[in-house]
Amino acid sequence: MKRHTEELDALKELCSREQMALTESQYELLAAYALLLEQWNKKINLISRKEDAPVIIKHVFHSLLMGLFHPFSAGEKVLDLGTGGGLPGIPLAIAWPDTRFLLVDSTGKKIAACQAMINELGIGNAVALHSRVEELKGLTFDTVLSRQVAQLEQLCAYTYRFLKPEGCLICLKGGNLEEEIKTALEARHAHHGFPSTIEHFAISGFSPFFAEKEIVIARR
Ligand SMILES: C[S@@+](CC[C@H](N)C(=O)[O-])C[C@H]1O[C@@H](n2cnc3c(N)ncnc32)[C@H](O)[C@@H]1O
Repeated sequence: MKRHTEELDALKELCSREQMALTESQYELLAAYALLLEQWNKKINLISRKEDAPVIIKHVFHSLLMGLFHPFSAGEKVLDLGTGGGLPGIPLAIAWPDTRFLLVDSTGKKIAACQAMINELGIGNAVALHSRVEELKGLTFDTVLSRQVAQLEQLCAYTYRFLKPEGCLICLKGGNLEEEIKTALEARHAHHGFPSTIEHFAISGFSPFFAEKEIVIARR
């Protein structure tokens, strides 16, 4: 209980420093999700088991940072590609309750865990779907999100056919991205010209846990 309170306080401090306007009940839901994620992670492998940082910071706050670079809008349709245990989709769905999130993963037991957490937390704007992203048919999205799933070029290849004209792909990534970005831009002729631009932003300033991590935004 003490750990829960301390970690929740740490999250509140980080979020309010970035002027994220979250209510007390949203903070409670984010903390409850972090606890559920830890519990599920004992049964199936959803996140790293290294205890080098609190889950609520390393995974939940990390996911929320996407909203600082891309403020989501009401009715926006968002795909979380390769969501695993619901990252970044579940924290963002809690923070942006008027945006619609589809969480997709090719591993059935991860998606079952995701849907169980969504149900238990009562999140009405997120749905988990067991599918390979290549097999999604007849859907379009304003925004595609991805955290630690694949190389940028591969993500662009997955994404271009269901991204709306003004849409973008937003990724949380680590390491040196120059080569990965160059490769994705060079391959755009194979992906209907997507992306025309790629921006990337270091996020080490938000928390010491995010050294060498970046947010990458690829636009049509
Ligand atoms: C390293 S995990 C990251 C999970 C989560 N995004 C996170 O940050 O914790 C990568 C996930 O992508 C999923 N994945 C990989 N390729 C996929 C594809 N083509 N379609 C759907 N899911 C995929 C895997 O099953 C795995 O759960």
